Amino acid sequence: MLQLPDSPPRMKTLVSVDESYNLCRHLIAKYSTTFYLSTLLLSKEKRPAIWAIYAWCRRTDELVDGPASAMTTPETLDLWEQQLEAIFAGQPKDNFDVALADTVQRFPMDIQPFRDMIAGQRMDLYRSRYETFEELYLYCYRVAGTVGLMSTAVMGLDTTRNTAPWNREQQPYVPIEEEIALGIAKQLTNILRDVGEDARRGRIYIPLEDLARFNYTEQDLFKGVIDERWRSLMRFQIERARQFYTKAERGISYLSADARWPVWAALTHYSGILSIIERNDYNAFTQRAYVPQWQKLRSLPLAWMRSQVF
Ligand SMILES: CC(C)=CCC/C(C)=C/CC/C(C)=C/CC/C(C)=C/[C@@H]1[C@@H](COP(=O)(O)OP(=O)(O)O)[C@]1(C)CC/C=C(\C)CC/C=C(\C)CCC=C(C)C
Ligand SMILES: Nc1ncnc2c1ncn2[C@@H]1O[C@H](COP(=O)(O)OP(=O)(O)OP(=O)(O)O)[C@@H](O)[C@H]1O
Ligand SMILES: [Mn+2]
Repeated sequence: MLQLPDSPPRMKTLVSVDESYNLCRHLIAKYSTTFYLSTLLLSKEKRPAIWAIYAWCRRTDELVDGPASAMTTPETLDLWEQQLEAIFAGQPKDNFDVALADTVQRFPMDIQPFRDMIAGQRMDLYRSRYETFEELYLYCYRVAGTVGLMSTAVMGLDTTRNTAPWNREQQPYVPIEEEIALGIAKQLTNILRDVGEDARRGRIYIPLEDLARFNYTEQDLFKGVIDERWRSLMRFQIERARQFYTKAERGISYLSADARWPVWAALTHYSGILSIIERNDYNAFTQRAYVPQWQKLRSLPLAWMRSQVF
């Protein structure tokens, strides 16, 4: 089980920075083959920093989703936020935080996306329905769009691509919307993939306005009814997720050259999940859509080509 915050905080000896990065590496390798594979394509300097960010995000999510989540209260998240402030102040409180404290020194970044992610996890404590896409979008921004902002601080931008040679005074284009779009796309994909699992926990992330639009009820969803109403609803959701992937694609060429391949690889893997859902005839209730490892590996050269061309 993941190491979560101690209470009350006490003085203790922490592991070295290298050991801490190693803990983060093991965590990402265990929890997400997709992300881990993508990070292996990054340069040696940037890779461990992404592991540190991943570890913090995963542990934040685990507070509300993990095995000990029944014990999580709003106060737990308040403490977690204080622990976050300490990381940014260079005073990590636990063995995983040591790496992130080092990362935020090496790659200066804004604390706000981290705070926003905690706010997103707070929503999971008290909400299990979203009326409109606008409401869902806010949740997706907080738990996933923020990851784009955090990661780009590490991956860096291509300043030569960003400014015209005849106008060096011009501010470089920062693809903030595209960074966020990739997180949104990935989160919308997660929601569609996990629809059955979430329903079993009494949760519905698909906006209720969309259910109504296709005449599909909450009861249908809890029963796992697959019919033309459900298929149309899913086609609509998949199309929306794809629009966010398309938006994200347009931003990748603004990233520093060595970060484009990993991001293309990650994007290709996640968007592949949508095609698997289609291939499963939209049965997201009893079949888990996943991209097999061989298919992920096979798509790497294509991702590389895209990173050179676009
Ligand atoms: C210009 C441009 C396109 C730049 C690229 C920006 C970029 C790298 C964006 C990455 C966006 C991204 C992949 C976001 C991840 C979103 C995610 C997985 C959110 C999950 C939330 C909760 O969902 P849920 O509870 O439904 O999920 P589980 O069933 O529990 O899995 C999260 C779990 C929140 C925590 C997020 C993470 C653990 C992922 C963190 C990932 C990284 C730091 C790696 C990003 C790096 C690369 C190389 C893609
Ligand atoms: N070969 C397989 N056979 C059965 N189930 C699998 C297989 N590969 C993956 N899975 C299931 O699909 C889930 C997602 O695995 P996958 O490697 O596609 O994505 P991930 O990157 O680990 O997860 P995420 O997309 O949530 O970050 C795994 O947790 C596992 O339960
Ligand atoms: Mn989760």
